[in-house]
Amino acid sequence: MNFTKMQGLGNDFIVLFGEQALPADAASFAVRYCDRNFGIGADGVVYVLPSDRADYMMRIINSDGTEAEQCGNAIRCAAKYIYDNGLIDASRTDLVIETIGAGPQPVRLTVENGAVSAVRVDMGAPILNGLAVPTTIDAEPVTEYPVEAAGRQFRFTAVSMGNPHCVIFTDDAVHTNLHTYGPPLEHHPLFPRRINVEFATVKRRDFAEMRVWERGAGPTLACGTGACATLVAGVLTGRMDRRGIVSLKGGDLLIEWDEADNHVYMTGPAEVVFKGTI
Ligand SMILES: N[C@@H](CCC[C@H](N)C(=O)O)C(=O)O
Repeated sequence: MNFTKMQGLGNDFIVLFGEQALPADAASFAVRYCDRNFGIGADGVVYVLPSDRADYMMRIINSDGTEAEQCGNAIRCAAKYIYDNGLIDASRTDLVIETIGAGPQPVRLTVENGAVSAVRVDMGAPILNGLAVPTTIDAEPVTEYPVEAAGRQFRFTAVSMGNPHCVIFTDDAVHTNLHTYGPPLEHHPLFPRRINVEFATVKRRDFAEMRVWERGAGPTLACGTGACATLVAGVLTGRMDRRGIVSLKGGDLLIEWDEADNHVYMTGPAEVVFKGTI
C-alpha cells in the first residue's frame, strides 16, 4: 500500500487514497502506524475517499484510533494531495472536500509555479450551543465557564468547528504544562465526547499565541480547527478582532470569522514530507 506522509505546520498525517486503502480495523491501523517508534509516525491517518456530495471526502483517525469529525490541518493536506496527484483537473484551484463533522467544505488552492503554496478553507459556521459542542452546559454561547483540572482553576469558552474545543485564555500559553492539564481537561465530565484543549494568550487584537492538547493525539505542533476555535473564542470574549493570526508551535495560521456569512476561513500551508510503501 502506497502512503504519503504530509504535514500542516508540523501536525502530521499518513495520507491514503481510495476505499481499498481503508482497513476493516482503521483504529488498530492508526495506532500501529502512527507510532513514532514502531510505525511511520504521525498524529493521525487521513483517508481521501470518493464522495457523492463533494469532489472528495476526508476521514481522519487520531493516533489513538478514535475517529474525529474534522481536522483543519488535514483538510489542507488532503487538498494538496488531490491536486498533486491529478485527482482533479489541473486547471482547477477550487474544490470541495466533505468531512463527517462539517459537511462539504469549499477549498481554494494558491498555486505558484505549478506547486501549491497555500490552502484556504471555508471551515463553516462555528457551533456555539453548549449542548451541541458537546458540553453538558445548556447555554449559548458558553464563555468563561469555570473548570478545575489538576488542582488549578481555569475558565473556558466552548466552540465546535465540527469537532469540539475548549479554549482557555491564560497569560503565558506557550509555557503551559500540557501534560499536566491536557489529559484531565480532555476527559473532564463536562465534555461527553472528550475535547480538544487550547491554551491561548492574546498579544494583540489580531495575534494570539496558542498551544494545544488534542483529543486522541495529545500535544501536537498545530491544530487548524483549534486555531479557528481560538479566534472565535477571542471574538466572543472581546479579546480579538474577527481577522487575525493564531501562532502555533509549528507556525502561523490566518483565521477570519466573516461577519456576513458567519463562516470561519483558515489559510495556511500543506507539505509532503515523504512517500513510502507498507
Ligand atoms: N489537528 C486537527 C484536529 C484533529 C482531530 C482532533 N484531534 C479531534 O479529535 O477532534 C486540526 O488541525 O484541526
